[in-house]
Amino acid sequence: MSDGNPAKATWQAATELLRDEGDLSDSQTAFVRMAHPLAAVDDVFMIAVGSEFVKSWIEDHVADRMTDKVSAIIGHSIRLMISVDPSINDMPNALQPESEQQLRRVEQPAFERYADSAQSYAESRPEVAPTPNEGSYQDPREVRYRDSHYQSDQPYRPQQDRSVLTQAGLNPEYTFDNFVIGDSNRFATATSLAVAESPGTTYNPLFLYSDSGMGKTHLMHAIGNYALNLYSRSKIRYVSSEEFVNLFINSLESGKMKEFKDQFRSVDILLIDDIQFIGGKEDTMVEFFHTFNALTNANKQIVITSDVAPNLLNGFEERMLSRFNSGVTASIDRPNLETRIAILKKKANADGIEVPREVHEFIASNITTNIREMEGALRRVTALADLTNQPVSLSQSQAVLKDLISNPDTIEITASLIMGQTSNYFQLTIDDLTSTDRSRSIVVARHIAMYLCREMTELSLPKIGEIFGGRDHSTVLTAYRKIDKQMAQKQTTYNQVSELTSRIKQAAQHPE
Ligand SMILES: Nc1ncnc2c1ncn2[C@@H]1O[C@H](COP(=O)(O)OP(=O)(O)OP(=O)(O)O)[C@@H](O)[C@H]1O
Repeated sequence: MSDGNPAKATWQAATELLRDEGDLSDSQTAFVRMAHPLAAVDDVFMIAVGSEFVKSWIEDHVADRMTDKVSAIIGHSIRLMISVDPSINDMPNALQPESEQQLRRVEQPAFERYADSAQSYAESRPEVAPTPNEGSYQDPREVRYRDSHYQSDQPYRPQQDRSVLTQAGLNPEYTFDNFVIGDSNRFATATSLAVAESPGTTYNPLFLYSDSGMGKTHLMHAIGNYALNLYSRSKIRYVSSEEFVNLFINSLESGKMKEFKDQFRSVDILLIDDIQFIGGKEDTMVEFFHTFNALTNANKQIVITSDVAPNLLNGFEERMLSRFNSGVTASIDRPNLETRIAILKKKANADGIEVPREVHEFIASNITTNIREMEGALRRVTALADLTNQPVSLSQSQAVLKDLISNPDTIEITASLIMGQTSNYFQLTIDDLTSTDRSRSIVVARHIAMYLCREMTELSLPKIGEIFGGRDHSTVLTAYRKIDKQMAQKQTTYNQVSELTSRIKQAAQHPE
């Protein structure tokens, strides 16, 4: 099966050959299949995986054999380049128990990197209001007053050490300094900064929402990092909603509810990401409601993110939605071309890599819907230049991003094109896709078509829902996340989506 990416076919063929020859065990094959072959350029064969763990595993166990086999298939020797793209979820459930311990071992250095960069961040950033190190978090107005009277020869020392960061769950790489401000996020950034400077006083709760990959999580961590520098003893906690749910369930099961309540009700700033995941989980929601009330009653700051505005959240009680609306709500829109280019420039500068403007423009004008994807493309381009020891160039970037970026001027991908191709591929009708039929094969096809509409068009979630028989946006989002996850876990889903992507692009380029 060809999907327009010859590297993928080569990688698959090499895997199957080695497996048939008995040179790859089942578990080795599973790891090899987690790789996403990206491109073959000259003698470099690029693959991407989702974590350092999988990268190290492949390098240590199978890279040599795969390199030889791929070289044999291509007809000249290649060098295997493995890049890590965190947006790839590459850990199949089946492998998790076996690798958990190893995973923990390899995660430690990653954290050390965080701590290191926290240190350099702390050393390099301009001094913010100096904070005497006695006492814990106090009313910011008091701190400001005290700061303005603070006389000391002691230099300001941010308190970001490893244990503080671990406890807070903060990623020091996400700061206000490296967040590019444009029209799309100006209000969200301003309110975030205000919250970081004076938590618990003005905008409480702060509710940030946007489509995926627009910078909500970045802003949340920036708030935490900034506040931690400003109020060195304050207790800050970043948590994803999934983690909150899991911790809640574990505490229930292990009879440790008091510890659970204490850890969240004793913080000065609670940053809770992707709140939509809590929707419909009754017990967790009630617990969150009480946590929310306890914190706001004590003038502690809460920052919430979501993929939709509060009034569009599903599965939440009215009393919760009105609490979410009681502070400030800020949306982040899709950044315009100028902002996208500025973001790419900032990322490249931070990595100390020279990237010509036309490459920034090429990426930013072709990847418009998700900044995470844009960053992934930049990473690919710079990794190749790094490996080949050549400067980044437009022609090499075009070659290496061929599977991501087709010629946009000639392509118009619409929902009906996607639905037509998908129903054809699964031997169904478009009516099947929009129907309420829950039979397995139809549900799979419907989910994949919704996933592709989100990936390949600029349609909003509600609009996609409307096109698929009047479904609501959360149904579309659930389908999208399901397929996204399955692609990393099931070869069949990966193949189906890749094949369809290629067919849709081809059909768009050569309309009948
Ligand atoms: N304005 C910006 N300036 C610099 N980097 C940005 C900006 N906006 C987004 N990014 C980067 O884009 C990537 C994705 O952002 P982030 O994870 O914060 O998105 P998100 O809105 O939380 O997505 P999701 O809803 O999928 O969780 C991050 O690496 C982030 O640093």
